[in-house]
Parts: sequence; C-alpha cells; structure tokens
Amino acid sequence: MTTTATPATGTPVFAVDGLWKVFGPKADRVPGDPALAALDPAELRSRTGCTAAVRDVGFDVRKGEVFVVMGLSGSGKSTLVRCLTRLIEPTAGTIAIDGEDVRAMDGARLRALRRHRAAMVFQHFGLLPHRTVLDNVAYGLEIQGMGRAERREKAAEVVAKVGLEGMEQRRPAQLSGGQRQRVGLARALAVDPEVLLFDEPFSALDPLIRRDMQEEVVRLHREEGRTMVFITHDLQEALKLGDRIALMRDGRVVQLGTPEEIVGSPADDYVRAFVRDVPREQVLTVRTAMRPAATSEEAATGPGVRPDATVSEAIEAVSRAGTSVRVLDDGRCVGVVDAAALLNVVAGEVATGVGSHADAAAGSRAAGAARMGAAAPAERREPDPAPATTSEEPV
Ligand SMILES: Nc1ncnc2c1ncn2[C@@H]1O[C@H](COP(=O)(O)OP(=O)(O)OP(=O)(O)O)[C@@H](O)[C@H]1O
Repeated sequence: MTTTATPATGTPVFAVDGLWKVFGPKADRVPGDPALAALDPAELRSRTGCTAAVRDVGFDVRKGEVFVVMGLSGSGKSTLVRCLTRLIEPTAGTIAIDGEDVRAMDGARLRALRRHRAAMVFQHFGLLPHRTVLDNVAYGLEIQGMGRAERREKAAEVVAKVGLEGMEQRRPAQLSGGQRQRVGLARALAVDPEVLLFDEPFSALDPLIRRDMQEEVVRLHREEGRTMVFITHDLQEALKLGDRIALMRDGRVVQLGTPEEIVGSPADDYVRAFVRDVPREQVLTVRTAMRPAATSEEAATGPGVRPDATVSEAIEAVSRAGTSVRVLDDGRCVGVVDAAALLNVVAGEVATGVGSHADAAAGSRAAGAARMGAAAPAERREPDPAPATTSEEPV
C-alpha cells in the first residue's frame, strides 16, 4: 500500500491492518500463501475459484475525520467497510475500534458495536414502510430499549436536524428519494454513534438532490465533528467530502491521502489517470505553489491568503492585487505565491510537495465544502490506461 498521508495522532477510531476478505472455497489459505496472495484476480479465480475482495489493506480512521473509500465497481469498497463491523467476516488481519479488537468480540458485543458505536447508512434506505418518519427514526432507539416518550423526543430533534420538520407523520411512500435518504441518515444519527458508515448512500439520487445531501453531510460534519467513513465510486463526491481518501483497485488500497495529495501527487499511473480531469486549481492549496519570501519587506507587506486557500482562490487574490500575495498562517507569513507559480500548478507542471505538510488534512477539510461543488458527476468507468506521456507528467 502506498501511504502518503501524515501519521495519525491519538488512538484512531478504527485501526485496520493486514485485512483480507477472500470469497470462495478454502478461502483461508489464500492470505497465508505468498504464491496465491501474489496472483492477480483473474489468475486467483481460475486457480482456486476464490475472489480476493480485500487484499492486505491497512489504514487508520482518525477521530473527527471524513474517511472516504473510493474505487470503481467491484474494487472491494463495500466488502471492506462491512468487515469493519463484521457484517462480513474478514478472512485475515486485525481490526480495532478505539483500541478494542473487533475480531475478538462475541455476538452481544458485536450487536452493541453496530447499534451504538458504528451506525451504517445504506444506499437502499431500509425504512419500515408501515411506520411514520418519526417512528422510523426512533427505531434504533427502540431497539436500544429507550422508553417511548424519550425516544420520540430524541427522534423529533434529529428529524429537524436533517431538515424534515413537518414530515414526522408521513410514511416512506409519501416521501421523495432524497427525503427517504434523510430519514435513513436521521435514523443512524439518532443513536448518536461514534462513527457513521455510509455505503454509497446517494448513488440512487438525482444529481441535484445528491448535491443537497452531500452538503448536508458537510454541514453535519462541520457542526458535530462526527467521524464518518463514506464509500463512493464518484471521484467528485470523494474530493468534496473526504478529509482523506483511500483509493481502491482490485481489493488493494493503491493510494491513501488527502484530496490534495491524491490529485497533486498520484501514486501511480492508475491514480494519475483517475484524477486526470480534475481541475487541479480547485483542489490544490497555495501550499503547493508557495515559495519563501525573498526579502523581509516582501514577508511584511501586501495582501494575504490563508494556507488552506485553493490555488483558484489565490489566483483571484493575485489578480486583484496585481502583485504576489503572502500566505498568512495566524498572521504569520509562511510563504509567498505569485502568478507564475500558480499558473504552473494549473498547467500541472509542479512536482508538488503536498505529502509533507502536517496540517494538509485540516487544510483540505476547510477547502472541502467549496471544492468541486459545481463539477459534473464522475463517470462510472475504468480510467484509460495512462498514455506514455500526459500533460501532468514532468517533461
Ligand atoms: N458474497 C460474495 N461472494 C463472492 N464474491 C463476492 C461476494 N461479495 C462480493 N464479491 C466480489 O468481491 C469483489 C468486491 O465486491 P464489492 O461489492 O466489495 O465491491 P464494490 O467496490 O463495493 O462494488 P460496487 O461499487 O459495485 O458496490 C467483487 O469482485 C465482487 O464480485
């Protein structure tokens, strides 16, 4: 696995290491057998009848982040995320939540994990058709054994939080797809889980409603700081929502990093082809383009931008100022950007150093809501193999 992201601080919410999920006969033998583990998916299938949906994956999900698992159809996203709470039983590897071994949990502990600590929001909302919105949202609390009055009060609060006030007494059939997804979201939120797991929750929604729901997630995350793991096959959605993205291909994580790291420093030709059409200036921040101030006067005077400002925002600032602008972190000048450096980023001619900034994830998040907002949904297709030379490659 290629990891360009910065090291985690504190106990991660989820810590995953050496995780495998193999479907098929005698699946257990695959992870431990180097000859089998090294086979590509087609060979493994023809030799053993097995599919390795998740292959030797490791990552941490940090408290308060939106961790996106992205990849094309069949790359292993759903299997990976279902393994986190053992909705699918892993074949090998370790999974911990807040340091506690998930693979060692007994049935009761696992149920408690799924009910209280890691709630899942599915693409197909799984709403109970004969129940009202309010009772659907209260359902998880009912399972937890909360009394009727208390759970209805709590459910009403969450219904309002996701923008469904006034619809409490409707049944799912009387709602639009987007409204139903909000009910699914409210139901997961009602149990106040430590982490929300989203399995392609918005892929069935039309583009405008989808954007509303993405903004809802950004808003909830900003307001509550809740840890989220979000599966998507849509690059634009991943860039918009993710503090960090794990990009999967054939069961492996081929790159794990901030949106800026993935777009600015693709780990291989596959990732490079994947992000080829992303408008770099909307994702990369001024950190990518800045240089040290040439003189103490340059560091002390002139307009400023935040270090997490996008290149696109900095271009506006430079064009308004008519000169280079300072990059100010808490009022301190940490560098300078000028028109030439910014244009180089747009042209893809900068070998970026984005992996080296300790606060890149925080910067990415700040830029996140605005980022990619108007971009068209990504096509669900395998990227073309990268040609021998692309405009992104250094010449
Ligand atoms: N129960 C199963 N038995 C056998 N193979 C399976 C099973 N579930 C998934 N797979 C295979 O594992 C691989 C990964 O599937 P998975 O559903 O995790 O991918 P995904 O990235 O979530 O795809 P999608 O975006 O289409 O949902 C695929 O090749 C799939 O066919």
